[in-house]
Amino acid sequence: MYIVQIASECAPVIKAGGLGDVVYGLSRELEIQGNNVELILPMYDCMRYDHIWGIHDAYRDLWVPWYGGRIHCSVYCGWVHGQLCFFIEPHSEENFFHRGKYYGESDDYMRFAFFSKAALEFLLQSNKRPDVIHCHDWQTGLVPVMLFEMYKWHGMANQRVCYTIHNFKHQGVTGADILWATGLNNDAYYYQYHCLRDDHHNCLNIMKGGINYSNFVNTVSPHHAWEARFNGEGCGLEPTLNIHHSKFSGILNGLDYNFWNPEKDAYIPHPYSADNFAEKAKNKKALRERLLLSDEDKPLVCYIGRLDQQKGVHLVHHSMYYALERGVQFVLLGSATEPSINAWFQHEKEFLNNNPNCHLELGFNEELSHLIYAAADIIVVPSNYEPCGLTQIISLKYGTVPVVRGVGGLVNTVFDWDYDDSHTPEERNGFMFYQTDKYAAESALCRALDLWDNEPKLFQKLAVQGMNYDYSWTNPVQEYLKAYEAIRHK
Ligand SMILES: Nc1ncnc2c1ncn2[C@@H]1O[C@H](COP(=O)(O)OP(=O)(O)O[C@H]2O[C@H](CO)[C@@H](O)[C@H](O)[C@H]2O)[C@@H](O)[C@H]1O
Repeated sequence: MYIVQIASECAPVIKAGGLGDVVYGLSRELEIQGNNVELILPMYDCMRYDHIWGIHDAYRDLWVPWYGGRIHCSVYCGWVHGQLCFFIEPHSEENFFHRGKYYGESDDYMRFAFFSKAALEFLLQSNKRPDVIHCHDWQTGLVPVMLFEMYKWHGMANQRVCYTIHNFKHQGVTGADILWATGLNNDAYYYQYHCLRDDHHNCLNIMKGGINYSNFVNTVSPHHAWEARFNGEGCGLEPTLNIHHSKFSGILNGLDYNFWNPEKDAYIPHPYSADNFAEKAKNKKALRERLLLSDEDKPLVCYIGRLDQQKGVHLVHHSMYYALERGVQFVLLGSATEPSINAWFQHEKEFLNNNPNCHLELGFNEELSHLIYAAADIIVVPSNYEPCGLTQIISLKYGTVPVVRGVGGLVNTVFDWDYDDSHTPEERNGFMFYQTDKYAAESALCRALDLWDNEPKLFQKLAVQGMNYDYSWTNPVQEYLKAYEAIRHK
């Protein structure tokens, strides 16, 4: 099958979070299983050019209609760790992708509306006719809208769209400008509920358009698909999901075990596997040296992820102080886009600066994240909501025991050591709590640390059980292929 993914991220060249990991990992596995996969991405100034091989001109003069005129674009092509990618670079005053960051600009809706339009225009003009176009999140939600309202009439009638929602919180709620810019124009038409009109405000909702127009829609775990429809996690899109329930499902994310694998991870000094688990401790020593932490016989707890309300920052903060109170070490790697959260953690960083048991690294650092996954004994993932969650899946692979809140994909991947009676003791792999208060998080972390203190052999057994889980892309890709096949013949 010929599949084109249109996305705003692809790891490791463009990665702000888990979306990048998924776009790359899914594409690779689809190719390995015999499909032809191409990616279309924005050409950001700040992406990791060192991860692109053989970049060259692919399409020199792509003219993209925009408002009444056209914007001239160049399209480059290169390989990101074996995966063929096309990068679109617009040449206009707006400098859409020359902002030094991927997101968080006041004109984000316009930037990604333009990207969606340019991606379709590139497919049209270069005569690419994929069986399936796979789009992700609000940034590319206009692709199916434009495909079925405009491009279908210009020779793209046979293309079908799979739309994956990684985060319902950000939907792209905006005004009519995107219609005038993209040439959809007819605002009276698109302001109808079955098109783009938001269910709660007099606005357009790009994600809602993505759901309405796509042939297949999914979120990234079965439990979150249920939560989105029935438990308030659809962030206002519940009515739309209910109307379209027959084309909506949850497919659990996989992990690219070529990239995330302690046996051959280039970013960790001491490779290890379940069979030589003792080597993991050397990475802990290496991390302690790097971060100037004291090297004593005590557990190391970590948090890796965006510092955001979604991730339960107050519980991350509490876990850190609880760990320090118990005399264990805590390492945090995270970045915040919200200024108040950023200021809060900057303050904590300064306050804890000379503490030999704690290190806060504020910023995005792919290489360091690998070393922390390899070094830590425990990771905390106390999310308020979590469509899938990759940090617990990565941690399991690295023998780092997850302590998680029982929401979204965390419920589908972590099974409590003490209480999960739907799994045998040999199948359990972490600790779980449910409430959002600090005592709940503390009690689960306490159970994990008690096991480390009192039953070190059992703690190691639990960590190794986690390593033996298979959360690779092999199974999820079969589910995507089934979905692609089903829509392809419609
Ligand atoms: N400061 C930092 N430095 C280095 N690496 C960092 C980092 N902060 C985060 N990362 C990395 O980014 C990824 C984050 O994965 P998450 O599952 O937490 O994704 P996120 O919430 O962004 O995305 C959304 O999409 C994904 C993918 O579908 C869903 O799993 C998730 O639930 C949903 O919220 C991991 O690879 C992690 O190691």
